[in-house]
Order: sequence, then structure tokens, then C-alpha cells
Amino acid sequence: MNTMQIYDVTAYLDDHPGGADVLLAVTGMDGTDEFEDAGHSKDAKALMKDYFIGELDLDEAPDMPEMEVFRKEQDKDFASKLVDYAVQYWAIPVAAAGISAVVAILYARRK
Ligand code: HEM
Repeated sequence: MNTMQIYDVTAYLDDHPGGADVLLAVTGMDGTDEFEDAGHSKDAKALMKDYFIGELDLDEAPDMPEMEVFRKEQDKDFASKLVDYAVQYWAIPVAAAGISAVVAILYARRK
């Protein structure tokens, strides 16, 4: 039977000597090559059973859809939103100062 072993390493992320990033990079994917490339010790392979959650029958299972990263960190237009807010905060005091100046000039001229 053509199978694939599934591991849930969520609880191991902080403890993995190779770091959480490499584990997250293969989330939802076949990480066999990456695991083998890291040259894991016998101890590491023995530890895997703690995180084993099941086996996938590749002959029966539908094709695994690739997981998609649909949002990376902040919104793309985060910077422009920040600029918009900055403009708002500037616009009101600047307008108030402008109006005061006009009123002051008119008041001064009246005398
Ligand atoms: C349940 C799954 C895993 C377990 C229990 C595990 C465990 C370990 C352990 C114990 C080490 C320390 C070195 C050793 O004893 O070999 C290690 C290192 C490492 N692991 Fe994993 N690992 C797992 C999955 C993965 C995966 C999927 C990747 C890659 C995508 C990976 C990449 C690495 C890397 C790059 C190192 C560092 C090697 C070094 O600096 O020498 N590991 N891992």
C-alpha cells in the first residue's frame, strides 16, 4: 500500500532543535525530502512517534491541494493606510491654524 505518515508537530514547534520555521514551511505538504536532508539522528526519528497522528492511503486519497499562504503579515496597503491616517491628523490642526490666521488678519484690519 502506498502510504504517507502524518505528524502534528504543533506542540513541538518551540522545542524543535531545527527551529519552528522549517516545520511551518512544510505544513500540509510532503516534508520527507526536507526531513531526510536535515540528516536526523536515530533519536530524532524515535521522537517522531510522539507526534504521529495517522497514515494517509495515497491510492485512496484525493490529490492533496497545496496550501496557500493568502496573507503575509500586514495588508499590502498597510503603509498607505498609515499615510492616510497621518494626513487626517495633520489636516485638522492645519485647517484650524489657517482659519485662525484668517480671522486674526480680518480682526487686525478692522482696527
Ligand atoms: C516529528 C518530526 C520531527 C522531529 C521529531 C524532529 C526532531 C529533530 C531533532 C531531535 C533534531 C536535533 C538533531 C537530531 O537529533 O537529529 C532536529 C534537527 C533538525 N530538524 Fe527536525 N524534526 C522533525 C521534523 C523536521 C522537518 C519536517 C524538518 C524540515 C522541514 C526538520 C528539519 C530539521 C533541521 C534543519 C534540523 C537542524 C539540523 C542541524 O542543525 O544539524 N525537522 N530535528
